[in-house]
This record gives sequence, C-alpha cells and structure tokens, in this order.
Amino acid sequence: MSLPAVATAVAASTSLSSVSPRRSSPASRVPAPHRRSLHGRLLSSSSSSLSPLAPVSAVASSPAAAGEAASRKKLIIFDAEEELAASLAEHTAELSAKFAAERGAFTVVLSGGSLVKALRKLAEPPYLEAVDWSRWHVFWVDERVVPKDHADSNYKLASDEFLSKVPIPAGQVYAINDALSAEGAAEGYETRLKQLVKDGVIGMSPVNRFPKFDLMLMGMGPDGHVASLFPGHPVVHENQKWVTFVKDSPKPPPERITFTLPVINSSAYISLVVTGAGKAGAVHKALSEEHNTSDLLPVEMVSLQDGELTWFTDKPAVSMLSRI
Ligand SMILES: O=C(O)[C@H](O)[C@@H](O)[C@H](O)[C@H](O)COP(=O)(O)O
Repeated sequence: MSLPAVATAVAASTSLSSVSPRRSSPASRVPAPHRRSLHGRLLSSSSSSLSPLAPVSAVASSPAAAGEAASRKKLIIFDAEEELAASLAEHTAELSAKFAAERGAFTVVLSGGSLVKALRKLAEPPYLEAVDWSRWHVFWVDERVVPKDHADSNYKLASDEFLSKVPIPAGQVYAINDALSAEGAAEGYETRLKQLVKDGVIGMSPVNRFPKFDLMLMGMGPDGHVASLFPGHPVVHENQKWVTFVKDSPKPPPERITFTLPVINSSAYISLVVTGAGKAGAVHKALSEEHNTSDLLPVEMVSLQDGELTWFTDKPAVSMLSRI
C-alpha cells in the first residue's frame, strides 16, 4: 500500500489530543518545501495509555506546540523504511529548531542498534545545511563498556554512521570514559550529566529533579528492552541514580551502562524506532489495552511525565495489533 504524502492520520476517539492541522515550529530553519506532514499512518493519544484497539475516528495533529503539558503518545506506521527515515529526520530537525530557539541548545540522546541507520537522512540535504548543528549536545542512553574504537561500541556506531557526517562540535559529543569499569563509567557519566545540568546545557525536570533531555532517539529489542534495561533485571527498578550499569546483559556484550527509567521518563520527546516482525510480540504487549503490572516489559514502563512519545514503526512490527 502506498500512502499519500499527507499522512492518513487517525486517533483514538476517547483520548484525542487535538484535531488541528499539523503545526511546524515557527523557529524551524528547515526550508518550507521540506516541512512535509509525517508520512505513514498516525495514531495519537493524550492519555497515559495508548490504545490502538479503541475505535478510530479523527484526523490527528502531529507534534504539539512548545509548552504544552501532559504526556502524549503517537504511533506512526510506515510502508517503507525510506519513509520512516525521512519522517524521523523531519521530526528531529523540527525539534532541533524548536529547542535551539527556546533554550539555545538541543540535547539529543542516542541508543545503539538499528536506530542509528534510521538517522541517515539527517546527514543529507536539506537537513545537513538547514539544521543548526552547533546547538546539538549528544549523549547515549546506553553504552557497551568497550573501547570507543571497538566494533561493539555505540559511540563508534554513531560516529561512523552519523556523527562523522554532521558538524556537531566535538566537545558536545559526550561519550563514556572507556578506560573505566562499568561502575566507574556509569558514575563518571552521571557526574558529567550533573555538571551539564548545573551549566544549563541539560534541562532539569521541575517535578522530580531528574535531567530533562530534549529528545531521546531509541530502539527496542525483541524482548521489549529499551536502553540496557532488560526484562526482569533489577536495574529496571532503579529510581535514584541517573545512570547505572549491568554486567550480565542478555544481549552481548554483557557490560553496559544505561540511563535509568526516571531519566528516560523525564524526557521532553522520545522517538522510539521499532521495525520488523521480530518486534511484533513486544509491540503488541506494549500497545495493547491490558497491562499486567506485575509483568511489565521495560518498554511498557516508558511513560513520559510531560512529553511526547512517538513510535516510528512499520507494518511487520505492528502485525499483531488487531485494530489499527
Ligand atoms: O546498545 C544497545 O544494544 C541498544 O542501545 C539497545 O537498546 C538497542 O537499541 C535495542 O536492542 C534495539 O536494537 P535493534 O534496533 O538493533 O534491534
């Protein structure tokens, strides 16, 4: 199926946040012809639980304006990975312009995995020229505790595939200290974040005093893990630290550092990029109406206090959802 350039957008009728046309950030530096509507099928909800099984009935807007409170969730389903990558680039560029105008800085957090390849269009025209890369500050939501030039390093992956292609000042790319143990690297990264909050580079959630990153770009594993928060692992319940570590990750390599859930949930925006049939079971569990609270996947625990979570998916990933 090929969808029109203007997205077919549907929203859960009981929890529709808005039916106004999509607004672009007034501060956007992206040339107008490139400010297209999001491709794909969009389901939007302002409630705390996204409900794709609810009746759908209205055309919904895309990202809300600055300052709009409350948690919003959206699900966009793309026909093709090219469309997903184009939409992800557009959404990210608009947020870059918004936060650069509002705060003079744009704090972006990356995961590893397939997410990084999905960012490739940001390093191409028009975004390569239009985005104000000097405002970007780049962090990792999780990192493997390996040398920075190791094939398993998330820093290396992002550098090779994305960061080396865009002019972000080197001093604004915050890798972990790869000379330290997992404990030391996690502690060191948290100390660095605290300093950057003091310096005003990273925002602070007024609600819980956790750091408030502008945008987290993350993938999800087939088991429903996000960052290096794996199902059943005790670090999923860490609620004091900003950054912690695991030494027994079920996904290799075993030693990793990871942001904790309160930090993830304090973000202003999250783009969760989830594609492929291998993720369908976890997507179904995360987006179905029934949530067994004793058995939540880490991805089900991603719940923004005051922000917008957008799922960028494809049809195989949502193939187990029955009514969308
Ligand atoms: O370092 C990591 O392993 C990641 O940060 C991890 O959380 C990843 O994002 C997911 O496993 C999804 O990866 P894929 O998109 O490649 O499946």
